[in-house]
Amino acid sequence: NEAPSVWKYKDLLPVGIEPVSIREGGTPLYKCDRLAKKIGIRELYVKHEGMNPTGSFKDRGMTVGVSKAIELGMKTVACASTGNTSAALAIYGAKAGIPSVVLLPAGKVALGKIGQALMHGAKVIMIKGNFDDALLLVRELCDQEPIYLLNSINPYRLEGQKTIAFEIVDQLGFTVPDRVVLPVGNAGNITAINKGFKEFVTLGITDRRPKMTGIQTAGACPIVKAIKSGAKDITPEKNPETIATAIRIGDPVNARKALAAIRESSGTAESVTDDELVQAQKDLAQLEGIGVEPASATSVAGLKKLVDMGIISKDETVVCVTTGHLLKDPEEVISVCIEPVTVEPTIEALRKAIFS
Ligand SMILES: Cc1ncc(COP(=O)(O)O)c(/C=C/C(=O)C(=O)O)c1O
Repeated sequence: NEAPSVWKYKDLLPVGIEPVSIREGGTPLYKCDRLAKKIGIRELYVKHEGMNPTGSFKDRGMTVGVSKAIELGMKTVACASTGNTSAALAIYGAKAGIPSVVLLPAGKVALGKIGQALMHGAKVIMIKGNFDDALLLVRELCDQEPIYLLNSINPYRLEGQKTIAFEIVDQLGFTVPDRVVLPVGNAGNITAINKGFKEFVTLGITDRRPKMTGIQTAGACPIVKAIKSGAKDITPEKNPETIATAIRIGDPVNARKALAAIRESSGTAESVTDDELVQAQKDLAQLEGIGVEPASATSVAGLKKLVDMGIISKDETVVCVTTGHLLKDPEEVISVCIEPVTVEPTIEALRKAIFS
């Protein structure tokens, strides 16, 4: 009865060599009764992917993707990123001993993520544009050069991320939740998790799949608009804008796969405002001790909104996936929390600050 981790499921992963691994996966599935009570549902779990070695769920895709790069004899790996993918690629590249190149949207990446990419030795290039511009460029670069592209258009990334579903089933005692709610940016993760639940049904391990529910921010929600309008494909947004810079994406590369995942699982999609996601970030931290970066909190904010709208029943068992650690974006935290008090170094000043 091995503890959950990505490579516990190696028989379901397409890698034939000893993987490049830094003990990714096996993240906690917290039962959140206080938060469930505030939201008004019976049973809520939070799968905290911020507890991965690099602080986000990207580790799962990168351990498989970088292992595959080595297996294929690739010499260099690259990605465009809103930050977490670049942090994970730098770290797994360092572990694998191969150089990495990362393209980031200038001025729109959380400090923690830039720090990781830099310190772990990636070649960090800031693009004067947004993530979508950077993704187009890195795809052109990898078409022209013998460089292995590791954005989530690379299916090996999704293979690793599908293990989130396997672990949820494992951790719930081989039962399946009614619904999984998660943030959606480039739309790889919702696609991957849906695939994992489908594979367990195909293998006869489980007999049903959860409703996949994707949450975006009001300023960057092409998937939500397509789901609500019944459109076959998304209409790319030119100027996505949100405090949740991880999902500030206007033209998600996995859009069609994500629309299929939501529709075939009888799921849905909803958007939340930045204020709503900041409130959820505070609720997670202060009611449950779970520290997440802004994009991650959209899952809980979206759950609350869908319950309030009567779209999600109070009797559902729900898993919210929180995708990145609070420490990734300290600037946002300082900007949305009250100022710390600064006092003279005397007991009188201290008592006044605490008890007045
Ligand atoms: C914290 C956090 N939460 C949610 C998402 C959305 O996942 P996808 O819908 O699979 O894209 C991201 C995505 C980040 C990048 O796309 C990148 O790092 O380049 C994230 O960092």
